[in-house]
Amino acid sequence: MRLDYLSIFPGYFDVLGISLLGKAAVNGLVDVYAHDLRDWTHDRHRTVDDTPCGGGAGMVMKPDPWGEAFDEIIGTEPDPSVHVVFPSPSGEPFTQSVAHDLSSVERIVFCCGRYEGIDHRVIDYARSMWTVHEVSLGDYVLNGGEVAALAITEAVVRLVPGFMGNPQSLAEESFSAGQDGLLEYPLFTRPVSWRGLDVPEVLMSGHHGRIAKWRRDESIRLTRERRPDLTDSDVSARH
Ligand SMILES: OB(O)c1ccc2cc[nH]c2c1
Repeated sequence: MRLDYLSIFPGYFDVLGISLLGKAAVNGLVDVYAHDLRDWTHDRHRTVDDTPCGGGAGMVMKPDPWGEAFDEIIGTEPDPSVHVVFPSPSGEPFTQSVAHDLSSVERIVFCCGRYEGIDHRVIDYARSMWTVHEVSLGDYVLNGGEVAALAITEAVVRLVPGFMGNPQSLAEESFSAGQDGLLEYPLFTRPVSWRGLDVPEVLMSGHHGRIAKWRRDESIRLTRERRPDLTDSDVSARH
């Protein structure tokens, strides 16, 4: 998997050389390339923004640098196998399902906006050429797309076959298919008693059936309490 990042702050992506993502890069599972969008400007100030057409506060990212960067980094021919991700507060929700879908693609290009955002024609052009995902991490606004791109990267790369030492752990996580999309049950380890707080007895019983039921019940309870939006009537009935 090749990952490209287009940003006016490419240094954000130095962190991808650390920990598991660094290991994946070393193992050849992922190749990471960060690009400074200003390298595709031609004026002395390396300008990437301008005032919004129609007025309004702030500045908008000009389309020209993006188009020239696309030409050089991706190419000038349409290729739906290239996935271009625009993190955006107005994007579709980024979910574990989207992460799973992206974990099987060969190439992802992250376009990290700043200021008030990117001229919309850049997104429209990208849609005419590649497979585009405008995605939001949640109902809050960051100062740019870089942190979102890092979060999406981690969510996606950890699902790439061969990345995780023990792929079984993925099956039991929140939102995983193995959990029916429910939240993960509470986790415990030794010591059995800690500051007057004990591990639930059932988990020390060695009775696998009872343990499995306790974990399922806890997942259902937590999901109903914290994320009723994840439990539809059918799921509730089944649970
Ligand atoms: O919250 B976000 O994911 C996000 C993404 C891109 C831009 C560009 C300017 N502000 C942004 C915020």
